Amino acid sequence: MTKVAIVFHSGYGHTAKQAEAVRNGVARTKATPILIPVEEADNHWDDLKAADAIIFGSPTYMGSVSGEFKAFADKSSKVWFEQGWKDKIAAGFTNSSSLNGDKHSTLQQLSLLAAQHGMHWVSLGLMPGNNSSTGSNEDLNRLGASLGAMAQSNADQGPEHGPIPSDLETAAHLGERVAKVAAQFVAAKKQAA
Ligand SMILES: Cc1cc2nc3c(=O)[nH]c(=O)nc-3n(C[C@H](O)[C@H](O)[C@H](O)COP(=O)(O)O)c2cc1C
Repeated sequence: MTKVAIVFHSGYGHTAKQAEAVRNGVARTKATPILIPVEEADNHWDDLKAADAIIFGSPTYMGSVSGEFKAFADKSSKVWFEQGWKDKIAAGFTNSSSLNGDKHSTLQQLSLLAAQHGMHWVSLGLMPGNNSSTGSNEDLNRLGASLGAMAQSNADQGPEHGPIPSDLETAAHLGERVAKVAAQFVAAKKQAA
């Protein structure tokens, strides 16, 4: 059974909603998802070691991953010393209040974390939405990302209002895509062994 871990931080619940959508996307496949808030990561290092894929998620705070996510990334240096996540599949997602909000910087940081661990980064794999006269906010990938899944949540509203359904479906797409890639990778490794 392919295992996909989703390790994320969320200060106020919006990115947690995006993380749940990623999990729902993984669950559309035969893979087993496990959702890990960074605050609980210390209880889950074995789950992360056992995962075939790890999807990293953080809100964008000050044009960057949140401090809490960075603390988790720094703790993962123990795994890095042993290259314990080498050749796992990786991907990432972020949410912030501005449409742009410098979210790309966060996805770059997540992909660099994966690269430091020797992981294989999976892109979003969706054409940009909402970029033509017939486009709308209901389009998949309405924020036009390619490195990972982006979502936007209004600064003055709680997670019951955002991210909006198209951003959640974009997140689910990422989860499903990663689970499928991980399953292919696991099967190829078995065949080669
Ligand atoms: C400390 C802090 C810094 C923030 N910096 C940004 C930013 O750089 N860009 C942006 O678009 N939103 C920024 N925001 C807004 C959050 O990204 C937004 O409220 C997001 O939905 C929070 O997600 P969460 O509920 O999962 O914590 C910031 C919020 C906080 C608390």
